[in-house]
Amino acid sequence: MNEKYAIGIDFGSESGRAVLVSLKDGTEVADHVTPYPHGVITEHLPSGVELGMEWALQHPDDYIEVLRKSIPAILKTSQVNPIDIIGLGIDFTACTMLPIDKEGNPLCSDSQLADNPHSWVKLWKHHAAQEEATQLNEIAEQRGERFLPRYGGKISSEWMIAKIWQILKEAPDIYEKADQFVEATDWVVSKLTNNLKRNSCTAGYKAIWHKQDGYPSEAFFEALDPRLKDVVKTKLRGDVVPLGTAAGGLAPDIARITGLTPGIAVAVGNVDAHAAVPAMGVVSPGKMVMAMGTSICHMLLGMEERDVEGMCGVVEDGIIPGFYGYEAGQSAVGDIFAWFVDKAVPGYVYEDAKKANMGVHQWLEKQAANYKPGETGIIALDWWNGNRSVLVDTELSGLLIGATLQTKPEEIYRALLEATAFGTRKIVDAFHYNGVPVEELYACGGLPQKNRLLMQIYADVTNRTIKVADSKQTPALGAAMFGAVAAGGDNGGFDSIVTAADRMGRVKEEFIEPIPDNVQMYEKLYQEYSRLHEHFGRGENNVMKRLKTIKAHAKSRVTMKTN
Ligand SMILES: Nc1ncnc2c1ncn2[C@@H]1O[C@H](COP(=O)(O)OP(=O)(O)O)[C@@H](O)[C@H]1O
Ligand SMILES: O=C(CO)[C@@H](O)[C@@H](O)COP(=O)(O)O
Repeated sequence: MNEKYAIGIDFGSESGRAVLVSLKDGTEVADHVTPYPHGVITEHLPSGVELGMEWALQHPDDYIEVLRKSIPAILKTSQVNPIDIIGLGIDFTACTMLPIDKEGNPLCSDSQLADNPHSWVKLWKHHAAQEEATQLNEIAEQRGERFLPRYGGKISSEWMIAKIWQILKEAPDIYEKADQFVEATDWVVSKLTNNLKRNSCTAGYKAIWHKQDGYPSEAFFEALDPRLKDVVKTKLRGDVVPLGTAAGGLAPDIARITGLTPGIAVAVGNVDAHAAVPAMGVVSPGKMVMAMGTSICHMLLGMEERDVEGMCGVVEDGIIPGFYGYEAGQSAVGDIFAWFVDKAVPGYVYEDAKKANMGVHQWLEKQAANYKPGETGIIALDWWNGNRSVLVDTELSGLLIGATLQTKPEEIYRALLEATAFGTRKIVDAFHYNGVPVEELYACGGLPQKNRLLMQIYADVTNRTIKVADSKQTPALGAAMFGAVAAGGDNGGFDSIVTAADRMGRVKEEFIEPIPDNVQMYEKLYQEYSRLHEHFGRGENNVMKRLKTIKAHAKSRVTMKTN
C-alpha cells in the first residue's frame, strides 16, 4: 500500500492553517496559512453598521476561502497524489457560532438580514452577552442546576446559550428566522460533507450538553425566558456524536474547488485546543496541555469527574475517549503583549528594534531578559480581556502596579509576561489541589516558538517542567489525526485516537526546566499577585466594573450629542 496522508485544518482567530501529514509518523509534509480577508470584525460590519462594545464577529465566507486557498496550496507544495489522502479533520476556535437557515446558509448571507449584526458569526471572544451569562448563572444557581459545578460554577458569556439568548433579546426576528444555531466547526464540516453533525466536544464544553443528561431541561430554559423553552428541540436539534466519528464523505463541489478526492472521510468538528492534546502525544492524566497564542487554553485528562473552581468545563470523552477532559483558560495572553507593542510602546523602541534588525517583540524580550525576577518592581493583573479562569468574569480589566518615572517599556513587557504566567499558576493550582493532579506542562501554539523568556517564566512560576510541541501547527496535526480516525484502520487510517497519538504525536527533545532561584522569588511575587487577584477579582473592589459602566454612560452621552 502507498504511504497514506491526512489533512488537518486549524481555524484560528485571525487565519486558517492547513497541514498535510504522513500517517506513517506524523511528519508535516506541507502547510499553508490563509489570513481571513475580513479578520475579526469589532467596530463595524463591512456595510458600515456600527457594533456595540465587546462585540467580535467573523465573516463565514472567510472559512470557505481557507479551504479554497490552503488545500490546493498544500497539494501543490507536497506533490502528494490526492488518492493517497484518506481523511480530513478540522478544529476551530469555540464557541464561535452562527445562525443558519433551512438550507444551512448563514443568515448574514441574506441581503435582507446582513445589516443586522446578530445575523453574523459571533467569534469566541464576543463578550457582549455578559448580561445574559450573569442572569443565566443566577437562575441556574437558584434552581440548583446539576450542570453548574461541571463548569466550575459559572457559564461563560463566550458560550452558546448566552450568545443565543443575546440574539433572542436584542434581535428576536433573527432568532425567529434562524432554523438552527451551530458552532462554526460543525457548520464548516456541514459544507464539507453536506451533513450537519454536532460534535460532542463543542456541545459538551460550550452548550452545556452532557453525555448522560443531555442539555439542560425545558424548565430551565423556560425559567431563563419562556421563548427559549423549546430551544433544544428546535434550534439546537440534531444528534451529538463523539470525536473521531466520520461526519460523511467529502462533497463533490468541495472536492472540485480543492483538488481532493470526493468521498474521503471527514471527521466531525473539533476545538483547537482539544485537538492539540493527542497531537502532543498526551493520552493520560497529569499532563496539562497549554495551547498558547492570542489566548491560552489549558487541557487536562482525569480519571473522575471533580469540581474545580472556575474551570471552563469537564466533559466525559471530551478530549480523549475513556477520560474526563478538563478545560480552563485565559482569555488574553499574546493579545496583551500585542496590545502593548501596538498601542503603548514609544517610537524609540521601534527604531532601536529596526536598527538591531529585530521585531519589536524580540527586542523587548531581549531587554526584558536582562532583569531578574522581582527586579522591575512592577506587577500586573492579566485581565486585559477579562478573566476566564478561575474568576470567570469578562467585566474585569487590566492592572499595572508599581510603575515609577524610571520604569522602562521592557520592564512593563516583562511584567505582562509574568502576569500571564501567574494567571496560569492560578489554574494549575486550582486543578492540582482539587484532585486533578498536574505533574508537568506541555506547550503548543505560536508563543512557545516565539518567546523563550516567556516559557522560562512559565516554568519558574509554576515550578514545573515544560515540554514543547515539535510541530508547527499542533491543533491542525491533531485535526488530521482525527481525520485519519474517521477514515478508519481498514482504509489506512487508525481505529482510535490513542493509536494515532502513539504513532504521530510528539514533543521536542529539549525540555524547559524551572530554575530554583527564580522559583523562590516568583513564589513571593505570586503571593502579591494573589492578593491583587482576590481584591479586584472577588468583589472587594469593583472599580473595574464601575469604570466600564462609567465608560458606557459617557459613550452613550457622546453618541446622543453627535446625533
Ligand atoms: N515574540 C513574541 N512574543 C510574545 N508574543 C508574541 C510574539 N510574537 C507574536 N506574539 C503574539 O502571539 C499571538 C499569536 O499567536 P498564535 O499562536 O500565532 O495565534 P493564534 O492564537 O491566533 O492561534 C499574538 O497575540 C501576538 O501578539
Ligand atoms: O476557547 C477556546 C477553546 O475552548 C479557543 O478556541 C479560544 O480561546 C481561541 O483560541 P486561540 O487564541 O485562537 O488559540
